[in-house]
Amino acid sequence: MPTVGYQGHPGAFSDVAARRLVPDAETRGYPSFDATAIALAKGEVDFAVLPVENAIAGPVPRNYELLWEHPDLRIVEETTLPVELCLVGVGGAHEDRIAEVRSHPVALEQVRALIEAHGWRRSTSTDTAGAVKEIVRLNDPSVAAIGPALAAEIYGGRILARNVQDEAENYTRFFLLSRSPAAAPSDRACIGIAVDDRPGSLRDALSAFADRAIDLRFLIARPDRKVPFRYRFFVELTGVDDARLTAALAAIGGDQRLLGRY
Ligand SMILES: O=C(O)C(=O)C[C@]1(C(=O)O)C=C[C@@H](O)C=C1
Repeated sequence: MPTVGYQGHPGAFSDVAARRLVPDAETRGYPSFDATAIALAKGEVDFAVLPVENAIAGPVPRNYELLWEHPDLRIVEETTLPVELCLVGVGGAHEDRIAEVRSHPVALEQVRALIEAHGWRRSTSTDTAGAVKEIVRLNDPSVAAIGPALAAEIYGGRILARNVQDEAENYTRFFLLSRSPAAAPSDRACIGIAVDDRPGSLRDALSAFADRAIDLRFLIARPDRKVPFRYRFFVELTGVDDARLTAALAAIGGDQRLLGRY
């Protein structure tokens, strides 16, 4: 049975994404994104699942950096899950008597309006399901969690309100990572590139893709950490084939890495 690492506890969105990406897998929770990537790099699991983008909160940049830091890992597939967040409490809890809400920071970011409206104190947990597990164990009606209905079911929390995120339509996109490239990838690719510090260098890099009819889906800049205020760009592309991608990367030059074809 294949094993898939994810960040969090059973019932977290990443666990659900792992089961969808690798049906019949045994999923294993880790305490952080970094620990999940390390477990895959060390061969403790066959695959790992990491969230990379939420429709409300935006990119999860650490997970692009982890791909750069672990050159032996490759993106092999992706999936997008609908994310319905619930306010979960314990017996005796009521929305108007809550003082503190716990969740993964990316999930708290998706429920900004409700939290601000009540002035609740925020505290962070490893993941949404872990937050539900913690508040059930604490059994304090003034402490609630933001998490999936599935986690409330697994750990015995009471759902006080459903669909509490700022926008009703909400999704998170996840990558499936492996230690070897996808055998038969579709037309997507993710690249890390550090362009020269000169006028037009990023435009020229993007033109190298556009000139070959490769479509840009996503772009983020992250500090390279070694030189202050120098950035590395992570780009996701669609409409890719190996020949045009190789030609585009040769035209761009510089420090670059293919993070996956999927
Ligand atoms: O905590 C979870 O349930 C996770 O899977 C992590 C995560 C994330 O980091 O983006 C995934 C989906 C939701 O957007 C909230 C949190």
